[in-house]
Amino acid sequence: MSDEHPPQPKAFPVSWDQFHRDARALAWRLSGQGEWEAIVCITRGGLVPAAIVARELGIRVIETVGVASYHEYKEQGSLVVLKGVDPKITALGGGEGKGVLIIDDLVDTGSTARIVREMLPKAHFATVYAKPKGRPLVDTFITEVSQDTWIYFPWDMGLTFQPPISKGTLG
Ligand SMILES: O=P(O)(O)OC[C@H]1O[C@H](OP(=O)(O)OP(=O)(O)O)[C@H](O)[C@@H]1O
Ligand SMILES: Nc1nc2[nH]cnc2c(=O)[nH]1
Ligand SMILES: [Mg+2]
Repeated sequence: MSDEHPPQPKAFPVSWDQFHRDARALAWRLSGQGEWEAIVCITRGGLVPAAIVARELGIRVIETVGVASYHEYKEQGSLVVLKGVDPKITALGGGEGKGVLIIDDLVDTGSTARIVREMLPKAHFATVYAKPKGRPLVDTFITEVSQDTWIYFPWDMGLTFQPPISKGTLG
């Protein structure tokens, strides 16, 4: 979590099963909305839903775009594009990305989505989860969570011992 994403009071942990179901639901929703020539996934979180959507929709041209918080590399603040989109993909749809599907795991403040949308203004932007601030940036998503919720993805988690309820601090 960064300054832009201060600690959130609510937690929304997502298991692999649930993520697979939600990503597949996203593919179902997208399947009724057109034909896609290529997927551009936003690394790293977009890699997993992109694989699932690509499998379901039979899309075999997959490109990545890498965006990271600048503070991970230097100072706090804005986002930095670590890897842009291949010009062959940018050229699709007359250079504006029509027919391209952009995939990410979630949209939160919308900062990442805004940068990638500028690269491919006519592409369709899809995420599995969306928070209210970022929602206007997304064309299709599956589940909305509140702005004060932090989503925990299965690739960031591991199995840990849970103390019995009777030994816990609550109750
Ligand atoms: O709407 P925003 O406020 O921009 O936040 C959303 C972005 O944040 C997360 O990626 P992160 O930059 O943490 O990198 P990662 O995908 O490599 O985990 C997430 O995967 C989205 O790409
Ligand atoms: N894992 C995770 N990364 C994020 N990046 C921005 N918001 C979130 C979130 O809720 N969960
Ligand atoms: Mg990401």
